[in-house]
Amino acid sequence: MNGVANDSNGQANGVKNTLTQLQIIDENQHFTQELAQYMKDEWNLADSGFNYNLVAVFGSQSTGKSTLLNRLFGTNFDVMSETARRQTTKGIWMSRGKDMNVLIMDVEGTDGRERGEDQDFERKSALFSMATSNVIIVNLWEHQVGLYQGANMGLLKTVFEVNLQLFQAARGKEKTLLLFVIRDHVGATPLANLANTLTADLERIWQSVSKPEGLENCSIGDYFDFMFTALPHKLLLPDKFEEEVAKLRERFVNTNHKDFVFKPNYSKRVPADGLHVYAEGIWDQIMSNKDLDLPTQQELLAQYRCDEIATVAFDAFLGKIKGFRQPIEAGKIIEGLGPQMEEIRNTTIKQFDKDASRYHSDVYKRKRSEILNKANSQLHVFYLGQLKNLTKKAITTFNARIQEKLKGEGYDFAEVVLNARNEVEDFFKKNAESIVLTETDWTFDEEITQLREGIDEIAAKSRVEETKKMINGLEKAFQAQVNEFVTLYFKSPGSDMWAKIVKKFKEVLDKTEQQLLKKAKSFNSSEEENAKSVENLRKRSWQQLRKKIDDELADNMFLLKLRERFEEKFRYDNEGLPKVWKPEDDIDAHFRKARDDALKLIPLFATIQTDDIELNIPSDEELDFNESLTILSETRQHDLTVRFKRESDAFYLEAKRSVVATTARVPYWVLLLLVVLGWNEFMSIITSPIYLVLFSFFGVIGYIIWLLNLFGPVESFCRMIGSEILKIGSEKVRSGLQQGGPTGEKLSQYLGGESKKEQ
Ligand SMILES: Nc1nc2c(ncn2[C@@H]2O[C@H](COP(=O)(O)OP(=O)(O)OP(=O)(O)O)[C@@H](O)[C@H]2O)c(=O)[nH]1
Repeated sequence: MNGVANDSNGQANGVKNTLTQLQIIDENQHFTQELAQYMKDEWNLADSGFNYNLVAVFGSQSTGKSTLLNRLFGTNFDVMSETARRQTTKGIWMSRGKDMNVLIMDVEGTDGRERGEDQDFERKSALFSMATSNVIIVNLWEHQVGLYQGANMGLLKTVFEVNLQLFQAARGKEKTLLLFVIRDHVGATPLANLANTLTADLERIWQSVSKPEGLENCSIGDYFDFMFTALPHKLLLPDKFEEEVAKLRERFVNTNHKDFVFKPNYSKRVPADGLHVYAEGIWDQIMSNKDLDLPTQQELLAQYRCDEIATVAFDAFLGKIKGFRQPIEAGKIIEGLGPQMEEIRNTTIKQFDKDASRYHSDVYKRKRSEILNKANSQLHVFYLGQLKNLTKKAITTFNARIQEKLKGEGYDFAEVVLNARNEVEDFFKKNAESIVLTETDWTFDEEITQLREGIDEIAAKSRVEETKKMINGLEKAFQAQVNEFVTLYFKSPGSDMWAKIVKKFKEVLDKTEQQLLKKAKSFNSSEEENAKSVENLRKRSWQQLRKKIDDELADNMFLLKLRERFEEKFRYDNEGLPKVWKPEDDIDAHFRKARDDALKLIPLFATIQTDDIELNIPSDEELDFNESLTILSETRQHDLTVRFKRESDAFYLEAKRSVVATTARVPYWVLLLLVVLGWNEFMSIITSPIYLVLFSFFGVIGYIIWLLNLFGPVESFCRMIGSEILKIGSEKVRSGLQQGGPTGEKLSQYLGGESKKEQ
């Protein structure tokens, strides 16, 4: 029972991998755990899918079953030594046939001699063999044929019953071939006769088998095909025996043989890589005495194996997609992500299909869609990540395009936006489409909406900026014009001054408004936005006008205006020449008139007169239009009046003084009197040479001093001389007093007692 024995004819061990056998069910009815490993490593059949067959052998003990199998298939099953005559095969053994994809099961022989009358194992092994094998060899001696009561017939009855239990639903679809091998055929009775006898016996047994409900009339042919063959006595006619065995072998290997045994409908449809699971499952069911239902078993097998296959495939899948996570999370756009994902996923599905597609088709399909969904949902994360990154990139590109284009000149804003939008939407769609995998319902509608929202937001923002830029430009131009005409009209203030200003203002404003609306069109601004812009423009324009007026009418400027107006009237005559006041002029009247004229400017400038021209300047918190019409408040008017009056008073005084200056000359009679009274002195000077010389001398010196404007130095020189003289004088007097004398004494008395005390 060591599994590596040679057969009795000394056949050497063949190629190890193909000839090692395994006890799949031992004498204690335990199922082996090594079948998968044997399938893979010992027999090299694990990858053969459906491309293998299973043959089991039934028959009484010691009828040369193992011998036959070893000869037919090149196996190494244990063979009883020719002298012991004891049961050799215990449980069920399995081996691969030499040079063929056939698994052979050597089943413990019937008779129950060694197991007493316990036929339990017989039934179990029959069930197991029927559920797994395509072909069952029924091995029997020629002399057993026709012995209806013999052990074989009991076994066959069991086989039939078991078969009905297993395959009642699969009637006609899956059949099993019963190949009767009649051993020690002497030849006296031809094979055909033996076959007939056996067939008759089989029919009889079939009749005696109790059939399940609804199948009372089913025929044996619905479930079985039969073949009969005979072999000569192995010991008596060894050559003949070998020859016939070789012929029989042909039926197992030669697909073109007319009696080729492995017809497709004998297959139990269990892929080789699932045989271990299936066989063990069947055995478990048999052992636990549960109803053995093959379709359910096949389904269970399919579930188990498909899960196993899916796990392997999915693990490989996870390994391959690992690399996508990092770049996507870092915000990168992976080039060719779609094809890469498709390729990885399809390889995974293909790998799954390769092994799993052989299993129960419903289960396989279900599991396939499971693994597909699982793979898709893993990839969907990257899909969404890539979409997010694409959206981000598209928005950034859009922004960059707009900024770039708006830097230049002469662009149409709406066109710039449209072109940039089309460009990035195309980019997004193209890339998004390329990552939508087949067999998914992935969409990117939501992302496109998000992208559009992002684009709109940027477009709106730059539109606001552009509008602002444009309005600023218009306002600048507007301000320049306002400055010009306000200055101009203020230069000649008159009763129509405000009318002119307001009219001009309205004209420029209307023009600017039109320009604004024209430009706004290219921004695709809404009516509402346009109305708002126009309103703002009006308000800002009015504020600009007001500012210019305020600048022009600041206190000092305004006083200057008043003075100008006053001087115009008071200091210049009608021809614009400076006026020289004569004593006979009525300065007071002139002054009053000029001043009143100037003061009239104050009420004129105080309030803007719109002359009922509709300006439509909106009032709001920032600006009260009606209030803004007042330029000078009452207080300011009063203040200005006072200040101006004070200033104008100076002009009045100046005028008065200028009249006094012209009238303050020496009268002629005074000159005449001077000549008459000074005649004698004059005559004495010119008649006396000393006087004349002295007069001329001092006259010339005086003239030179006057000419050189040296009065100042001369004066200070004289003062100095004077004070020196005084000093010397007082020194003299002091010394005179010290020397005594009448005068000195008196003076000394007069000067006080100080000097006396000193003495
Ligand atoms: N008469 C005769 N004896 C044979 C033939 N083939 C084998 N034997 C002998 O029959 C005996 C039993 O052979 P096995 O091949 O072990 O028989 P088995 O049916 O496998 O036996 P168990 O496994 O114990 O049921 C051996 O001694 C063989 O030599 C044959 O064709 N004719």
